[in-house]
Amino acid sequence: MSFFDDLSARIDDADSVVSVGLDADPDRIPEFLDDHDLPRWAFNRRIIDATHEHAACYKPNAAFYEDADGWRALRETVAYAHGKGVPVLLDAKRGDIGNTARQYAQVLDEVDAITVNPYMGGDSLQPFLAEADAGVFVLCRTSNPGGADLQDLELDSGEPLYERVAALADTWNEHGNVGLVVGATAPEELEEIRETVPDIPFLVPGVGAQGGDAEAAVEHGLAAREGASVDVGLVNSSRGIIFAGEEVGRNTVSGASGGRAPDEDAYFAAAGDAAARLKKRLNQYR
Ligand SMILES: O=c1ccn([C@@H]2O[C@H](COP(=O)(O)O)[C@@H](O)[C@H]2O)c(=O)[nH]1
Repeated sequence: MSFFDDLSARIDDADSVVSVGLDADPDRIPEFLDDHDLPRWAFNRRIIDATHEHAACYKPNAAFYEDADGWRALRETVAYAHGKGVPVLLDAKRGDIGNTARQYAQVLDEVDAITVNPYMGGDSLQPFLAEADAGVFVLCRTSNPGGADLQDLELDSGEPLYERVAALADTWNEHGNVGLVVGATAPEELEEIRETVPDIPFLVPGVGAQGGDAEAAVEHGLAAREGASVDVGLVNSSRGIIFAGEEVGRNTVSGASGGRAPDEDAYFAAAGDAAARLKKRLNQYR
C-alpha cells in the first residue's frame, strides 16, 4: 500500500490530521528519565502512549537523533509507532548528488515518508521519488522567518521560486507519492501554492510554538485524492505537544525519598491533552 493510501486510512481512523513532531531534545527530556538506557526512546514511548489515538502520523526530526544512542532511540520509536498503527515521516530534509542520495534513500526501508530539499534539483531527489510506496515531502515554502530569503525570489517568469518548486514537484509526482512542505506561518503562500497544485497533500509545520495559522493550514493543506474517503494532508506540532507537560511538571508531588519528584503521569497526560486539543481545533476547519 502507498504512503498516501495508508495515511488517508489513518486520518479516517483517528479522525485527525495531526502530525505529532517527535523532536526529542535531550536538553528538555524530563530528569525523571535520566536513568534510562535511552532517555529519548523512553520519552518517545510515553509520548506515543499518550498521543497515538490523536496522531495521523509521527514526525521525528532527524536532527534530534544523529548520534549513536539517537539512532537506536529512533529505531525503537519507529517500531513502537508502527505497533500502534501510526505511520512515521522522518523530517530529514535530504538532498544530495545521486550517488549519495541513493544511500540516504535507504532509510525509506524503515520509515514511511521523508522530507527532502529540492535545492540540488530533480536528480538529487530521484532515489526517494523512485520508492513508489514512500511519501516524499519536498520543501516548498518553509515556516521560518528566513524562508522568504530565497524561496520568495521572483524568477524571470515573474513567479516566485516556491511556485516553481511546486510546479516541478507536480512533474516529479509520477508515482503519486509527492507531498509539499508549506509553513502555516505563510498563509497567503499556502493558498497560492494550493491553486498551483490542487492534488498534492501538504505537510504544514508551524502551528503551535511558531504561532502559524491553523485554519489556513487545514483549508489549504489538505487535498482530495482519488479513492480516499477523506482529504489528505498533515498539520504538525512538535514542541507544543511533546513538551506540554513542562507546565504541569512544575507542579510536583512528594517523592518516596521525601524529596520532590515530578508527577510523571501528569507530565505525559498533558501531551495527550495538547494533541487532543489540536485535533479538535483542526477538525473545526475540515
Ligand atoms: O518549514 C518547516 C519545515 C520543517 N519544520 C520542522 O517542523 C517542526 C516544527 O516544530 P515546532 O516545535 O512545532 O515548531 C520542527 O521539527 C521543524 O524542524 C518547520 O518547523 N518548518
